[in-house]
Amino acid sequence: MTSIQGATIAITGGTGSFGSTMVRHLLARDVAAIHILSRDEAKQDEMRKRFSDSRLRFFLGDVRDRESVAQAFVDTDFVFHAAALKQVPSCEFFPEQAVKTNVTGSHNVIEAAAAAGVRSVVCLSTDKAVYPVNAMGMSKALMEKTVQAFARNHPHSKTVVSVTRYGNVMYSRGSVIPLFVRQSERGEPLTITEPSMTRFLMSLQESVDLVEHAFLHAEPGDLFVRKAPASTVSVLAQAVAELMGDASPDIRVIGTRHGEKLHETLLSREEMVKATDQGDYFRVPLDARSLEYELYFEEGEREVVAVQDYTSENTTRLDVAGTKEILLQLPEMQKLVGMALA
Ligand SMILES: O=c1ccn([C@@H]2O[C@H](COP(=O)(O)OP(=O)(O)O[C@H]3O[C@H](CO)[C@@H](O)[C@H](O)[C@H]3O)[C@@H](O)[C@H]2O)c(=O)[nH]1
Repeated sequence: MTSIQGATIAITGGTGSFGSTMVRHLLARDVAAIHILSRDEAKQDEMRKRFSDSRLRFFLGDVRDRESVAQAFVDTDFVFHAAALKQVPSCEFFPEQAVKTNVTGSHNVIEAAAAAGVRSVVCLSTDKAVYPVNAMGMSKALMEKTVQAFARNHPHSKTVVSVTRYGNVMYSRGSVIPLFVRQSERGEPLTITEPSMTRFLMSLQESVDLVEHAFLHAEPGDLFVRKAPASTVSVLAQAVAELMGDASPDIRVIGTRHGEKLHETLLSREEMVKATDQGDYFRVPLDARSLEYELYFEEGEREVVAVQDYTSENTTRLDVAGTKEILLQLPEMQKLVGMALA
């Protein structure tokens, strides 16, 4: 087990919502220093003022630029790699940009961390990387492969690199929950893509807990997933509307967007076969088989047929009451509901 106390941690993409939540969490745990690597000086300045803590150090740079990554990793014990292009539509239009940031950038992060003697690197991935249908998911799938290849090719490295995968973070910037809230506040119809579409629901704090769990327990090339409930978008819309004081909202069905799946998968059944259950988490160890292909065909993997993918369709499904309950755990929702009651 690894300890975070007294450690120096670098966070790539550290000014985002994951970064801010992680920074708050780490500062409360007596870390020695936090290095924030990001591209946007204005966001860094805003964050510097907001936290006003001398343990925070800011590094301007880009994961595409290996030298800037190396600078941020000097004297660093751990790295949380959150920098990414993560919007599905923009990656659809500019897939080569997704490759540069999510694939080459991740490779730079891993190589720079290994060169700097970092002890552990956790790379953040997404459910959209499983059976990917869009460029964002495909580039994240390649990031995962980059992690696994590093672990396989460098069995004696001091640097443990692992992956966490999670689904939709509730209330994240640009996502559907704040959209439903805004529509409800303006008295507009709630726009639903496809009523039966399901998504995993996870809070930002839970994503931080998952990353911490990974870095405390990871062996090289491990993949960690947090178990999460899911709801359909129509249940989600109804739950948000009810919390906003509207029991029968107007709904407009707008149809599925480009690159969207009906259901998301957190673990494929091949991964489920190898997964160990760690309570709130699944851990999938690296497939350390060498490239002796005949072994695959002779041994086979018979259990695979009996096991199912872990999806937003077959996980714990929340109804409206259950969805309201988890929404009410979000500080943003608590504030809104408090205002609605006042
Ligand atoms: O007006 C809208 C917009 C979206 N949706 C639906 O709401 C769900 C969630 O949509 P959204 O919040 O936009 O999230 P996703 O498109 O699922 O992708 C998010 O979740 C991913 C993790 O799975 C992140 O990697 C992405 O950055 C993030 O945009 C989906 O089923 C959408 O079809 C609607 O019903 N109405």
